[in-house]
Amino acid sequence: MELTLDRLSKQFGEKIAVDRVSATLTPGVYGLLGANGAGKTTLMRMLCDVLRPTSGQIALNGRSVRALGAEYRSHLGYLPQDFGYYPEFTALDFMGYMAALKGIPASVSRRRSLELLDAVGLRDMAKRRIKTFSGGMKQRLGIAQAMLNQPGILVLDEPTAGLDPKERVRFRNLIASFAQDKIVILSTHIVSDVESIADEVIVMRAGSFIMRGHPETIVSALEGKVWECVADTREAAALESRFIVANAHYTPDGRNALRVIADRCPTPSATPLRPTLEDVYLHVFRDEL
Ligand SMILES: Nc1ncnc2c1ncn2[C@@H]1O[C@H](COP(=O)(O)OP(=O)(O)OP(=O)(O)O)[C@@H](O)[C@H]1O
Repeated sequence: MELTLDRLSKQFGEKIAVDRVSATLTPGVYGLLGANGAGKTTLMRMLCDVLRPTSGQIALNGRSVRALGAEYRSHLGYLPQDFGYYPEFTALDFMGYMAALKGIPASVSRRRSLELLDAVGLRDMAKRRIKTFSGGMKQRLGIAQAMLNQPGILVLDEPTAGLDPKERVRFRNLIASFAQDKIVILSTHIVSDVESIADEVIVMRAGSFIMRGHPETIVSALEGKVWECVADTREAAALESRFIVANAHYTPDGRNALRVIADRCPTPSATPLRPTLEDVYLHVFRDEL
């Protein structure tokens, strides 16, 4: 399976939300990163055929998705950012309803719904009304419904928003087990989620892809540029004014330990640290922060 984006653009009035992005996506997990307004949701909505591009094309195995129409949509699973739940429905009713909308035969819909509710840890809540669910539980239900039609292309807009650390681990494992032979595209603001889930990271800024690659490759570009500096309050303030400080905490003896991103050793006593994707993100978006 191959999904090709060819100079895909979307303009809203004067605003260019997605600006001539091109890519060839093969099975794997793609993590879309970018600040608010970078164009992630707009791109995902075009990928899911709910928003028509202003120009450019999306093709599945060389055939335009416009021409494929319903056939293309049958390969898709989508969790939109603002998913509408029906509060009075139970989780199982909701899954059944979504299955019917997707044209899944009633004979398989209940079994598959229960399997998916199990996979997202909601099996015991199957008969509870959605209005009693926490944000994280609703999010898990949203992920489950996106998988109902066993999609070959799964598009998840901020799937980890509202999940607690345990739910995040479950989600990561779920995606890992699901992703074989499938194209999974997910966006998130939680950089560490992308680092642990994605085979490829795509960083978006102002509608364009500004960076792409395996998380380790992207992170290795910052090797030798992340430091720990232990400083008193005045030194810490000076470091913060000159460099990007990714993190700060107090040491047991009351000093400041700063995680500093700097091209050269920022203080004589600084010790090198291993970079993370979050450091890369802060480095790329340093002007906007
Ligand atoms: N329907 C619309 N009409 C006008 N402008 C829009 C519309 N949808 C999106 N935009 C604009 O396009 C740009 C990209 O928005 P988009 O929602 O795709 O960004 P995003 O990266 O998903 O942001 P977030 O992380 O906040 O969801 C923003 O400037 C936004 O205001």
